[in-house]
Amino acid sequence: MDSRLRSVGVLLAGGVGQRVGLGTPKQLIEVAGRTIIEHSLAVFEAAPEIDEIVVLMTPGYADRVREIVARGGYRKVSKVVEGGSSRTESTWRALAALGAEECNVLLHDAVRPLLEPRIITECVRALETHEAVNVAIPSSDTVLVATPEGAIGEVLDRSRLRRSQTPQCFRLSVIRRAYERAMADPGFAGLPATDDCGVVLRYLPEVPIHLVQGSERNIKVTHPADLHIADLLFRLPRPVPAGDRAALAGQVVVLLGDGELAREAARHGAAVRVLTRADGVRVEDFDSVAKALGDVGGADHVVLVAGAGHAGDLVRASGETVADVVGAGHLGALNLARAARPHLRGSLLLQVPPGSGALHESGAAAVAGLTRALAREWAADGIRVNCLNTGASPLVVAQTSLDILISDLSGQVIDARVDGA
Ligand SMILES: Nc1ccn([C@@H]2O[C@H](COP(=O)(O)OP(=O)(O)OP(=O)(O)O)[C@@H](O)[C@H]2O)c(=O)n1
Ligand SMILES: C[C@](O)(CO)[C@H](O)COP(=O)(O)O
Repeated sequence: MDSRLRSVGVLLAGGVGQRVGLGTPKQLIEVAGRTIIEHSLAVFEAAPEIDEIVVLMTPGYADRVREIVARGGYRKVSKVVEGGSSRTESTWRALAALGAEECNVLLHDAVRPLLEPRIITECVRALETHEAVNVAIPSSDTVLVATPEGAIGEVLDRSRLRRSQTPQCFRLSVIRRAYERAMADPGFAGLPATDDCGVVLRYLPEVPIHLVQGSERNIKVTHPADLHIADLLFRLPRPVPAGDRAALAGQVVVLLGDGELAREAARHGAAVRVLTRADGVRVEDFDSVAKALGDVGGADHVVLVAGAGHAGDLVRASGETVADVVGAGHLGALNLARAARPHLRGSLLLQVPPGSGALHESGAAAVAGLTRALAREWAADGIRVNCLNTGASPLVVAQTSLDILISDLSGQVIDARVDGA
């Protein structure tokens, strides 16, 4: 029998987003192609340590969340409950919705959409030996206490200061006991806690709260500028994990273009099919690509292999050069994506050739945008899409490509030169 305690992720999304000021709860604003709450939902849904998710949503918006849950197939969500008039009131309602059985509760601000899976793993592990766990990072600013007159009263010892994040995690019986005491305290409403650890610290001071290392990425979208910062953080390339390339053994890998990647994939046991101009396959011609992929049948991975690339002045480039560069790059990527989709089981990788100048840059930006949009559109079917800016040695590009194919990355624009992967 599994003696492990059940772990419930509680997404606190009951706020109105007054400081963002858009007249709609900020958790419903789209950032990097998804609502903020859906990013948070997806992290908890994908975390193997999480058994169940409960969402506390702003009154009047619960059905919007139910739609997001149904459309995205978030199977771990058991309840969408209306939140209260303050964060602590929403937590209190979540605790009421959780039933009698002991479990781990991970209370997370839904507006921290960049939570890393590593933090959930470490929190649940810490709950094996601690009844209360918080996530925090050191402060890089000096923090001071102001006087009521607006002068500096005290400069705090920065080496001891931490910035509190979420999830804040507890044994259900512990956080419930703390909240029962808080709700019975007539003074609580006049001096509310700004987080759940504050409630435990005040009402159960004997319970030590263990700290897990948070992350600078795990920002709380609070002010309008945070929407832009979150969007940029989502776009930062994630490192390509070095996986076990033996996982490619027996997988069908279709390459639009020959080279080192074909040899490396075959060396790791993939069933490689190379389609080239010599076979009459021209990426700028949709019909030729669709026919060739149809003849192959199903594919685990399809890769647009980058050609030589272009560097130079747009104005001086001939019409033929422009057509070649756009045809092999942007149009080729569009054609390949359209043609590959019905046959694809695993992932699409779009390599971008090295180069510089307006012609090259505009094509590379178009393929990057295509990658992000396709990754979102195809995610529901479990198909991943990534882009690799080449420019490193052919062997490094080939090996990085294989690592991307076997990873769980999607929507990533990876720069082989910067990542050194
Ligand atoms: N009554 C509330 C208030 C806040 N929250 C949630 O607690 C998290 C952190 O709160 P905050 O950033 O303050 O969100 P808002 O209250 O929406 O923001 P504001 O104070 O600007 O209105 C958010 O995910 C928010 O939805 C909640 O569940 N219930
Ligand atoms: C819980 C919290 O995110 C920890 O930093 C923070 O206290 C929430 O504050 P807010 O004013 O409700 O955003």
